[in-house]
Amino acid sequence: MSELIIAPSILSLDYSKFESQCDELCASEAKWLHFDVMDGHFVPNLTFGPDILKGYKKRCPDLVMDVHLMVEDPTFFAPVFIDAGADVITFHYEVFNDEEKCIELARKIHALGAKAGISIKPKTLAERLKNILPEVDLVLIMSVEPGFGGQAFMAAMLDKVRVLRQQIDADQLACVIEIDGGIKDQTGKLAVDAGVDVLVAGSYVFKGDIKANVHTLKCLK
Ligand SMILES: O=C(CO)[C@@H](O)[C@H](O)COP(=O)(O)O
Ligand SMILES: [Co+2]
Repeated sequence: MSELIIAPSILSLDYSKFESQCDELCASEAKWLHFDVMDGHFVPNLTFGPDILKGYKKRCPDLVMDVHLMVEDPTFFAPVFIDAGADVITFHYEVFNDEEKCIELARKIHALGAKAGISIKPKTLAERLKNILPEVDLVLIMSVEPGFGGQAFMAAMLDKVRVLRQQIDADQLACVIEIDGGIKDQTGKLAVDAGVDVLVAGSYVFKGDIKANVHTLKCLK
């Protein structure tokens, strides 16, 4: 049984307490740091650029930098964030709506030395990813509409996790399943039972005792 990975989303970090919250994050059982990049076009919100990622890379050197690109032009931004220290670059299927173009970008990300992930929004069917899965290291199921932290978990997304788990196991693919949006203790348990490998959690982790909250999620498997 593989280890459950917890990826706290620093979208919900309290930036008036940056130092202490980073210290708590580094002292927790989190192995990944989830870095949400929003361009104000693909989603109606703006977040962090590559210089902020460089700062996190220095501040939290032991964490895997898991970059979630919610941008209209991931082909342009993927190399920018890889240069800044991204270990995993996940882009959205909906930007292209075309499997060949998704595969082309995944290969470009690999050629630049990073891992590649593909994400789908709640209205996109998991079946669209069938031929992309063998080309990526990670599939990210959005369990809220992308753009903001603190939204309610959409339980219907668990069916997508089950479909993908089945294909990944049957075809013995080296692709992990990550879920993002509304993850806390109860919803995290549902996701783990459905077959998720990586839990992203923003508001649940950062609104309270970071170390204890990460530990609670980590114990769900
Ligand atoms: O990508 C996104 C939002 O678009 C996420 O990574 C959020 O940051 C998750 O926040 P919570 O739902 O866990 O508060
Ligand atoms: Co995210």
